[in-house]
Formats: sequence, structure tokens, C-alpha cells
Amino acid sequence: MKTIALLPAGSVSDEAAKQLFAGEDRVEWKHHRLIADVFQSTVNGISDYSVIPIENTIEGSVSLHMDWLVHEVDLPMQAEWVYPSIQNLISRRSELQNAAGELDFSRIKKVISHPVAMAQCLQFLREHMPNVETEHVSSTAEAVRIVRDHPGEGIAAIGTRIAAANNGLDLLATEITDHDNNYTRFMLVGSEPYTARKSDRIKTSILVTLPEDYPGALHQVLSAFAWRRINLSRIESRPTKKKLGNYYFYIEIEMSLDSVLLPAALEEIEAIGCSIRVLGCYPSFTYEQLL
Ligand SMILES: O=C(O)C(=O)Cc1ccccc1
Repeated sequence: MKTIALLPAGSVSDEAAKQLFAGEDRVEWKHHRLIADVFQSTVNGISDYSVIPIENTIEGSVSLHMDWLVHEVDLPMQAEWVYPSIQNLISRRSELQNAAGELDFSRIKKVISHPVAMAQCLQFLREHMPNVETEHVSSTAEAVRIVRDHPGEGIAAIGTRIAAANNGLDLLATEITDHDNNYTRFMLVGSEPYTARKSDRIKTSILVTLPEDYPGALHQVLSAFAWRRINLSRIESRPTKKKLGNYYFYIEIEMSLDSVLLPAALEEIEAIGCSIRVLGCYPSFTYEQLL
């Protein structure tokens, strides 16, 4: 039996995780309201894995979660997958109708959701409810729960169809994200490798800290990959949080650590005085692969 910590039932994380573990019956879900508790469940050994949203097509990196993986916890990355994020406007239709029985968006006083979901729907909100107040909460599922528990207050949530159905609420508008092809990348973290499915795409994630006062250090790091023709799929700088202006580089490499080339490239990078932390070597899945 594998125990998996994740955001509440009806969240995007919940749908995405069920896709990754589809067909596995020996799985126990541990839902948490807060992402901090999702992380902590695996850190404390209560769960085998945590499910973490790390990047979105529109919003880019979910920096807070990336920073947790780097600064707060030491949990290896075990699988990465992509899941479409389809958002809907959810509340009670009967509360928001005018005398003619038509939905009147001006009766919505406040829209609540997870910050990533909210960011995906800003144009929709501007167009239909230019003056609405918005508020961020810990997940889309939590937003829907709050709407359920506060009838008559003119609150709507942005969330999944499943969350609306689970809470007996109405879909006021469906598929409201501003751009199609809106996907979120999720990371499965934990101490055991994920073996339920195989992918021919294996990635390695590392964190590189450059030596101080070394002109061209980043160039040299990149060249260690470039001349070996090792493809990188992402590079991002984040503050070290130790000193203003100090950064580490988060790099995703399209190659397994079991290869001959990658360890050699990492050795070359260490030789110029960089420190490297390997965050994981893991299979990567597209949405189509998991269908
Ligand atoms: O709040 C949720 O449902 C989550 O799982 C976080 C999230 C929100 C929006 C897109 C992807 C993940």
C-alpha cells in the first residue's frame, strides 16, 4: 500500500494524482487543506509521497512550492507529470439570478480560489465582473467548500467540476481559463522511486550554486552541458535567501543520472567550484501518456 499526501478531494492536484496512479488499487489518499501539511506528511514518514504543483503554463513556476522543495524539505523528486487545468465558476445559481431568472454576475461580491487558478482566469473576471473582490485561499477545493458553507453572501469559487458536484453547487460558467492549453506540471516527491508506469523520458533536476566573484561561471556551467549535447528543459534562478543578490540555479536536464555523460558534466561543473545538489532523477509523463 502506498500512502499519498495531497490537497483536498476535488482539487486539481487530486484529479492529477488520480491520473498518475490510475489502475493502482493499493493507494491510500491523505488529503490536507494546506500545502505545508502535504509536504510535512511525507517528511514525517506518515505518507510515502507528496503531490506538489510546481509549474503552470500561464503563471510559470509556483515559486513557493519550488522554494519549499529546496529550502525546507529534502524529498527527492520521483515523477513529474502534466495535467490540464480546467477551471469553472461555482456558486449557487438561485442566489445570483435576477427577477427574470437570468444569472446576474453583478450579484457576485467576491471570487475566491487558489492563486494559480485565479491567475488563469483574470481576463474572464475583468470582462464579466470588473469590480469584484478577489481572495486567495489554500486550494480550489477549499474555495468551493467555503462557498458551500457561506450561503447568501455573494461568494463564488473558481474550481473543478468535481468539487462543484461534491458540494452540491452549480457551475455558473464552465472552462473559464483565459487561454486554452492550460496545463500544470506536478511533482511526486518522496523517498521511494515511482515504478507504477514507465516513461522513456527521464529527467534529472539539480540545484547549482555558483562560486562568488567568478566571472562567466554560469556560462561555464551551461557549456559543460552544451558541448556534450545534453539538453536542458528549464533553468531558473532563485534567491538563496542568505544574502541579497545571491542566487542558486535550478536546472532540469533531459538525461538520466545513470548515463555516462551526465555525471561527467556534473564533475566538470564541480571542478570550477560550483556546488551541486541533485534533487532527483525521475520519469516525466505527458498528459497523453497517462490517458
Ligand atoms: O488548488 C488546487 O486545486 C490545486 O491543486 C493547486 C492548483 C491550482 C490551480 C492549478 C493547478 C493546481
